Amino acid sequence: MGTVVESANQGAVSLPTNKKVTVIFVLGGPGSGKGTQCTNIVEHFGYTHLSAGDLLRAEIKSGSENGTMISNMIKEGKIVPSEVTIKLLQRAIQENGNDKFLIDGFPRNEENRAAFELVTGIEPEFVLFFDCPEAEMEKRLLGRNQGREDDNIETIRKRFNVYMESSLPVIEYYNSKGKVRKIDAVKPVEEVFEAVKAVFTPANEKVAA
Ligand SMILES: Nc1ncnc2c1ncn2[C@@H]1O[C@H](COP(=O)(O)OP(=O)(O)OP(=O)(O)O)[C@@H](O)[C@H]1O
Ligand SMILES: Nc1ccn([C@@H]2O[C@H](COP(=O)(O)O)[C@@H](O)[C@H]2O)c(=O)n1
Repeated sequence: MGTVVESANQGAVSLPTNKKVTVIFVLGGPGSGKGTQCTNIVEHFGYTHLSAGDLLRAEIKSGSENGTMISNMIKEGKIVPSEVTIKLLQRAIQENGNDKFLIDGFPRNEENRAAFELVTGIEPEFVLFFDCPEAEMEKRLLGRNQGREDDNIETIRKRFNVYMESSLPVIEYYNSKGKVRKIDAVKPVEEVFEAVKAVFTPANEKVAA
């Protein structure tokens, strides 16, 4: 089931009339493995991966007028105002020929969630939730080694607080609507992907073990 997104582009980036898109939100704590598994899903199931964090980091690099503000928010583990992130997501959807998207790391709070729905008219097909204990996430982030300014213990703790206070309630909201597909993300990458595959494979295509 797709969603028509012709309706509500209120002054932001217009989406092509009648473009129907399927959106899956990919949520979970920092370092739970969202990006890693999105890469696998893209390869196997033909989705386009849009990471809100990557789009914000690219916006900083582009020399945008919002760059300094975004950079400061990321260093503090804070959530960037929704209108900024939503414009980037809308543009990425518009510019892409695909019609099915994994939106990774968004919505991060209630404001993100409500504003995205209002502006785009898009409701997610479902929410893929990577559930991982904090100690494991901390270990992974400290070992990630990608030069990210927010992968230091001070910012990691702030990101965990924001996750608990602002992002978990969004997951609970979608859970109350029956939309959450929860994955045990503490296992090795390959085992986590087996669980992910089961979510994406239609019931009539599943082979009995
Ligand atoms: N199942 C796993 N077991 C062990 N390490 C993993 C697993 N999944 C991912 N990793 C590693 O943990 C680190 C964080 O993974 P990844 O970047 O996918 O997380 P993320 O949820 O996208 O993080 P963030 O929200 O901070 O962007 C990476 O170095 C990745 O290689
Ligand atoms: N919806 C979002 C997503 C991310 N941010 C900011 O980017 C940081 C890194 O995000 P990752 O998903 O790549 O870990 C995050 O800590 C926020 O500062 C945001 O503001 N809004």
